[in-house]
Amino acid sequence: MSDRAKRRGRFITFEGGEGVGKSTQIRLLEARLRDAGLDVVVTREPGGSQRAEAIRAYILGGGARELGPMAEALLFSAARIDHIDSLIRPALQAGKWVLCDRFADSTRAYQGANGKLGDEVIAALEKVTLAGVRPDLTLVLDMPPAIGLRRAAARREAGAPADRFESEGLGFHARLRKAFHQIANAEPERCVIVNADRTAPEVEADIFRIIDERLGDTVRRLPALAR
Ligand SMILES: Nc1ncnc2c1ncn2[C@@H]1O[C@H](COP(=O)(O)OP(=O)(O)OP(=O)(O)O)[C@@H](O)[C@H]1O
Ligand SMILES: Cc1cn([C@H]2C[C@H](O)[C@@H](COP(=O)(O)O)O2)c(=O)[nH]c1=O
Repeated sequence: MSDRAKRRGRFITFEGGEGVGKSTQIRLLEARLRDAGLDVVVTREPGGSQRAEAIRAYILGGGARELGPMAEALLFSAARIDHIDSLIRPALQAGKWVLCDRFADSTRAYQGANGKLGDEVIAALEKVTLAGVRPDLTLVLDMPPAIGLRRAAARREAGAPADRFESEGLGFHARLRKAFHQIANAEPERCVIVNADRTAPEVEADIFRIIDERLGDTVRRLPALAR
């Protein structure tokens, strides 16, 4: 039996550039799904397990920058393996809904497209890292990068430096946006691009509509999500 067939939960990932509102929208969706009686796990990448959080601190602190995109991709993948094994797969097999702030598409966009690793390297990495665990739905939150970067900067504590990727130039973030568009357009059955340059309640409403459309059979049984 395939990994997908064995598990009963749903795996939803949120992707996009810096400051586009992924964490905000995950919190809103989590509340709605919990109100509907679902068992929800919220997690993030890099991170989500103790070992993966340690790798996160190292990468986002800039420790791996000089090693280059290949080594960074391997570190993100190592973190992902532990995250999947210790948290994501067990949660899905227990019937939980897993909402994850970034996943493998971020490696495709940040290290693959921007770091020029190439499709074959990324596909090989995904094969060994994901071991069949793939999102049921990926919401790509989209907005002009200058707006997201402004929001991310405003969110930082006064005086705190930008992290490893936030501190890259606007050209880097424009290429990221293009890469996320290409990912979503190549897999329309999994990915939906959401215009995130709107108020949080407007984005939230759009996301509920998409969940209803895409995971309809499950959602229609949930009164709090019915409209
Ligand atoms: N629709 C919105 N309009 C205006 N501000 C927003 C909106 N959504 C979120 N924000 C604010 O923008 C900032 C970034 O939002 P959030 O942390 O949710 O983004 P993110 O995509 O998770 O960011 P990152 O990837 O950089 O961690 C926060 O201060 C948040 O309160
Ligand atoms: C999973 C993943 C993440 N990144 C980058 C993207 C962001 O700049 C940071 C994570 O920070 P956030 O505030 O939690 O969004 O890491 C990456 O380059 N590759 C990846 O696979």
